[in-house]
Amino acid sequence: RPKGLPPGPTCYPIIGNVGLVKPSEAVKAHRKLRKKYGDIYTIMTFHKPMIAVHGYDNIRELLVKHGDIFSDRPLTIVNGVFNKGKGLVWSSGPLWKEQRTFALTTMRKFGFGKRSLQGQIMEEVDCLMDELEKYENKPFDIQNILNTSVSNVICSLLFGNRFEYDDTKFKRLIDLLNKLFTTGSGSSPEFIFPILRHLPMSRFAKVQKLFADIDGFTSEIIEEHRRNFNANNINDFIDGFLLQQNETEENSTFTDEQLKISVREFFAAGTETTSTTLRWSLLFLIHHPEWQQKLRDDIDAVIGQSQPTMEHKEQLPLVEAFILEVQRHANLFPLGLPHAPKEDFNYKGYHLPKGTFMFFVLDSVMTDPEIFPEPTKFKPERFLDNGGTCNGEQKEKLIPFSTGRRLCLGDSLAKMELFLFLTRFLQKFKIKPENPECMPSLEGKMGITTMPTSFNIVLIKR
Ligand code: HEM
Repeated sequence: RPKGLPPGPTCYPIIGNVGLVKPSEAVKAHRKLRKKYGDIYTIMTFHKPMIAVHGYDNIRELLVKHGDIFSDRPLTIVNGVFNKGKGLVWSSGPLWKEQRTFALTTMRKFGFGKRSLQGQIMEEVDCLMDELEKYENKPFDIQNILNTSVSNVICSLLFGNRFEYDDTKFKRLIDLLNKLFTTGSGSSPEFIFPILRHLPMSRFAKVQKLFADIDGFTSEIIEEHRRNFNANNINDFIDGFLLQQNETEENSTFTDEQLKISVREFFAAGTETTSTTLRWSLLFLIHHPEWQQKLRDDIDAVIGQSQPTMEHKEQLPLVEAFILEVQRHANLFPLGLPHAPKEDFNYKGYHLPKGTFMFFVLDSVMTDPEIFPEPTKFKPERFLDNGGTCNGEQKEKLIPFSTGRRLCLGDSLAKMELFLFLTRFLQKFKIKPENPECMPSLEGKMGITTMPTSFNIVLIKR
C-alpha cells in the first residue's frame, strides 16, 4: 500500500485485497472493516487503492465543505469504456457541471421540483390504481407494474409521453432496467479494471449488452424527436437538448452521444430507485399492520378520499415519518456512488490522492445508533417530535440521496412520487401478505441498489 494512505487490511502480493469484499455482502464486509480500521480505511484492488469513508461528520466535511474537491467520479468501466466520459451520472469535471446545470434547468421547465409536476404524477398514480384493481383479492407480485408506473413519470419528462402497461416493447425495456440493477455492482473488481470484463465470469459484458439494448429503444424515440423538432414547441427533455444543440457551437458538450447517455441514465436512475423504495414501503406495511392502520386513519381524517397533493404532506407527518423510516431501512445505496478527489487532499493526517476511488458509506449514517437509536428496529416515530411534527435532527441527517454537489438530481421528484403514490395507495387499498404464517423476508439483496427479495401481496379494495 502506498505510504500516507489510510490504514487497512494486509495486502496479498499482486491481488491486494481482492476477494475480501464480496459484492453481494459488501455492506457487512464494510461494517466489519470499519470496526477494525476506523472510519477511514483503504482496501487495495490489485495496485489500486479504494478508500472508504464512514460517519455523517466525515461525509459532510468532504462532500459538502470540500465539495469542490470531491465531486468527480473515479475512472470505472462505465465512464472509461462504455460512456467515454460522457453522460451525467458517471461524468466529471466541466462536462458534468455543464450537463448537470442544463439537466436541472431543463427539467425544472417541465415541472421538476415544482408543485406543477404533481398533476402529472397523480395521473400516473390513478392509472396505477385502476390497474391494481384487476389484481384484487389474489396474490401477485407488484414489481413490474410498479416499475412501469414509476418509469412512466420519467418517460413523460424525457419523451413527453407514457406507455400502456401491456405495451410489449416497453415491458421489455422495464425488464432490461431490472436486469441492469440486479446484474451491475459498484464494488466488483471488473468495475474498476475494465480489462477484467473479458473474463468468462464477468458480469460487465452483460451490462454492456443491456446498455446497448436500452439505447436501441431510446434512440428510436430521439430520432423521432429530431424528425419532428420544432423550436417553438419544446415539450420534454429531448426537445430541450436538441434546442440547446442547435444553439451551441459544434464542439460543445451537447453531442448526440451525450443525449443518448443522459436519457439512458435518467431513465435508469429515475425508475428502479423510486419503484424499489415503494416496494420496500409495501413490505413494511404488511410487516407492520399497526402502521398501516395508523397511516390510513390519519389520511382518512385529513383528506378522506380526495386527491392527495404535496400541500397535504405537512398535515400528514405520520406518512412522512413512515417514508423516511422506510428509506432508512431500505438503505438503497449503502455505499453511495463512488467519488474521487480532483486533486491530492490531506484529511485527518491521511493522504487522499487525486482520482482515488472513494466510497462515502451512507450505510454508516442510516444505521448510526447515535443518530437513530436502536437502528435495527422499524420505528417511524423516531422522526416525530413531541408536537407530532416531522422535523428535527434525524430528518436532517437522513441522507439516502447523498449530499453535496452530486446530491441525487431527482430527489425532489422521488420525494413527491413516494408521498403521492403511497398516500393514494392507502386511500384505495388494504394490503396483506400472501401467507401470514410465512412472511416475506426483510433482508435486502445487493445489486446496484438494495432490493427486497420478490414477494406476493394481496390487495383488498376499500
Ligand atoms: C428513492 C429514490 C432515489 C434515491 C434513494 C436516489 C439516490 C441517489 C444517490 C445516493 C445518488 C448518488 C449521489 C452521489 O454521487 O453522491 C444519486 C444520483 C443521481 N440520481 Fe438519484 N435517487 C433516487 C431517485 C432518482 C430519480 C427519480 C431520478 C431521476 C430523475 C434520479 C436521478 C439521479 C441522477 C441523474 C444522479 C446523478 C447525479 C450526479 O452525478 O450529478 N434519482 N441518486
